[in-house]
Amino acid sequence: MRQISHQDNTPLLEVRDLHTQFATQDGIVRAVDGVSFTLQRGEIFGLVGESGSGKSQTGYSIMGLIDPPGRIASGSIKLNGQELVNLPHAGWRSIRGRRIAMIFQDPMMTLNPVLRIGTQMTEAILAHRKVSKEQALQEAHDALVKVGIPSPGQRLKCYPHELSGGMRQRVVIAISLLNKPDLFIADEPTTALDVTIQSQILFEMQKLVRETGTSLIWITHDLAVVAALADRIGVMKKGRLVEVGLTDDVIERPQHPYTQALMRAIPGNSPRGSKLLTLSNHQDAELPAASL
Ligand SMILES: Nc1ncnc2c1ncn2[C@@H]1O[C@H](COP(=O)(O)OP(=O)(O)OP(=O)(O)O)[C@@H](O)[C@H]1O
Repeated sequence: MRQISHQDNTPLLEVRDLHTQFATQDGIVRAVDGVSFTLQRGEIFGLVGESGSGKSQTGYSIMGLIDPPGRIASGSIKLNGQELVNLPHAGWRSIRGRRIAMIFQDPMMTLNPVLRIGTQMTEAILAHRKVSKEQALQEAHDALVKVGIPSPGQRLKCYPHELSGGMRQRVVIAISLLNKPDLFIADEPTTALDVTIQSQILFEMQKLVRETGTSLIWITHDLAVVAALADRIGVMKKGRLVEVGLTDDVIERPQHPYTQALMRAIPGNSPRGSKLLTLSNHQDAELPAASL
């Protein structure tokens, strides 16, 4: 397990007793029901649980993306000590995309189909920072290099539909890197990709987080994925965090019966061994462009 160096002891993110609810015809749905956890700078936190357990709504709550009929009923979300719950609309402009970036399962939720990649990337920079267009284009180019996209100059001229699914997701990750956020929230970003691409992106994301000191919340239903990636794991069930601990502890000594059941559901029942092997195989490998 990597040692995390802290600039100070204030957590980057502090979620306290968060309750996010939806008003439906059948009554109140408690999507997030009293969730508390903290995240240190540079830490990777894996949020795992079955479908409907409240993982995405936890991520959306942190991003300020809960809209009616949903609302944050109570609780606190602090980023660098700043309260985000009930933050006015204007306040979110400087946080979303700038200090917190979200990567969704479907890259087309982030990409605009009618704009070239280069235009979208430079616009993302210019929305937050006063730099020249040339400088923005150079930064966009560098970000594509960082996420392992071959021929970045050509890709900048492409429309999203001209790229493969794996490549599109890399572009989204590159966009999220542009403004050097403090926190990435990745919601099942590799689920739709084939296993090889998935493990390449996992490894590269881990590497980027280590290099930049950014924190990462990785949301997935797949315990094996977070076992390979995360420093700590939180397990959600029915809107609650039923177990939080260091990855090794959760994997080797799951305390909650639900976590034990998730472990038993993994084929071969050895998430760390299998996935880490897959990831480490990519560590020194040049990524073949054809596989992206
Ligand atoms: N707009 C909505 N109206 C009513 N209920 C909602 C709405 N959006 C989410 N929910 C409910 O909130 C709960 C948590 O959903 P959430 O999407 O966070 O689960 P999840 O763990 O991320 O699942 P998945 O892995 O399938 O995305 C679910 O019961 C869901 O039905």
